[in-house]
Amino acid sequence: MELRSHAVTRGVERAPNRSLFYAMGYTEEELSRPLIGVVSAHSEIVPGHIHLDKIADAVKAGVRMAGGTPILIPAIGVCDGIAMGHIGMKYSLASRELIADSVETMAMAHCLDGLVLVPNCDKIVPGMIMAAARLDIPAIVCSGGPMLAGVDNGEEISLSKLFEAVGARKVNAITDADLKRIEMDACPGCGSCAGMYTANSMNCLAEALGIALPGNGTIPAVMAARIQLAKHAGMHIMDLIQKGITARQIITPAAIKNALACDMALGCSTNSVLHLLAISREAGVPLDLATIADVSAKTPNLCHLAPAGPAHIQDLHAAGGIPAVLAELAKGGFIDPSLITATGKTVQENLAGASNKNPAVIRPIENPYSTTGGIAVLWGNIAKEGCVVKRSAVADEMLVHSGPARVFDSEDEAITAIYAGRIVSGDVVVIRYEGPKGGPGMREMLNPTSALAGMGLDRSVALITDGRFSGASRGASIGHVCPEAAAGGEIGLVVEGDTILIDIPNGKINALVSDEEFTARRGRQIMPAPAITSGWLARYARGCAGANAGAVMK
Ligand SMILES: CC(C)(O)[C@@H](O)C(=O)O
Ligand SMILES: [Mg+2]
Repeated sequence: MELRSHAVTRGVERAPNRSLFYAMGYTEEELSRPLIGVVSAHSEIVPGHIHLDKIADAVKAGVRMAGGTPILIPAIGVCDGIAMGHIGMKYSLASRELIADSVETMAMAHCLDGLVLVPNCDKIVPGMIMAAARLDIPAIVCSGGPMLAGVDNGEEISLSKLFEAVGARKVNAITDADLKRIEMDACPGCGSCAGMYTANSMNCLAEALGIALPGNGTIPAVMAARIQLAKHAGMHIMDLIQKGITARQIITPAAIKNALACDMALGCSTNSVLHLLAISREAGVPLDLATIADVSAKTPNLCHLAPAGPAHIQDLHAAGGIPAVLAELAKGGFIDPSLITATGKTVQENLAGASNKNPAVIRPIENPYSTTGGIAVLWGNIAKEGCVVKRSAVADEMLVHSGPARVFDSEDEAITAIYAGRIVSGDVVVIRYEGPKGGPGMREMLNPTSALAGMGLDRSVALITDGRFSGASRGASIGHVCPEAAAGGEIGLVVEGDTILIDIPNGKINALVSDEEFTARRGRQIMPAPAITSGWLARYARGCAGANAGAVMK
């Protein structure tokens, strides 16, 4: 069988190349087998990655069992929780591009035959899948798995509860001792933070896309089943190479639609919109916000996991995991079960035996939380190219809301005002110049949304931004406003006191401002200088295609 790696291992001319493998202890037998890159984001700065060395070792064991030669390759990864609330978060989304580019570089430079990608947290999962789609070689994602929920006073909690506790402390609703107790309880060990936040959203959607094996999204990081999953991933990559099944034969337009339907059913992080747009772009699959809105309008929402409800990923796993969710969607005709996946089998074949074991965690398709999906897309005169909201985490009374704009040119200004008690019931907080170009880096506004929730304002205050939100954000938090203020978007022309009208069920968001008034304001507008003007992030900002395109580098 002709292999990519023969370009570095076969022929007289490649004696030097082979010699460098021998220098590392590889044998001739190992060089005669398919070379499999095991791309591990193991590090000691991300709780979701602290154990990935064990996962990667298990993947390598599986590759060897199936007759391949595994080769460990490193990838970087940002911990969004540690980066949150300061300049660090400006680097998070942009790091996704670095990850995709570095995986591409390593796979192409060494002519690897296939990849098993070992991510876990927010930007590393999409970055690695983007690389697989771009390279179009056999690839499987095997994530590190979700963290268990913590237990605080008998209640299952996770990171969103702690971020909201900060807001509660600021208004003296809890004591320093309460906050310290929650701080020590919220994150009990390794894995991606335990709610349906961005990491778990993307790990579940990797499974729905078919690029990861069943169980990838929900088997807890600490379970032996995660090690077994990793070994099977190492074995299955050899099968995909044998059958010539490459990433784009899995990441097809129909598979993207399956992932979108699962996204809407699960109530995933709004970051999934950015990442599915970016993955689609790399796979050559056309996708836009209008298509996402169409899928949302007709796909029921079946899960309310933290922060939208009390259940965590371990509860989703116990209820049957993504196979159970996909089986419910298949019953209603909301997914295409005929598609090939990383198991080498179809979705339908993978779903054999899948069942919904807990209708309180996964609503049956006949009794959804809503007939529309967890993420809604809105358009209007301050978001002419769209914006998104995690509708499944918005209180009913906030689905339609109007109120006075409270305008801030950065997250930092807004959080200062919120903590100082200057935001009151009915207000619409508008945070701009936090987009991909303007921030730069499109920060997640978890601190402002958690402060509002912790202060009990999430049922009466809305927040709009050209930045984005964490998967742990809840409330009427409307993000990804396009065009962003720094690109001339009307969100940059909103002034204090403008009336903002939000209508999530009808997909509308407008300021009661005439076109003429906007034009007059544009003539007077003074845009703030971007906070970072040199280095990687400045380059990313200059080359970013904007949130509407998935915030990818052009
Ligand atoms: C810190 C979190 C929870 O990872 C957040 O960044 C997210 O996007 O979900
Ligand atoms: Mg995040």
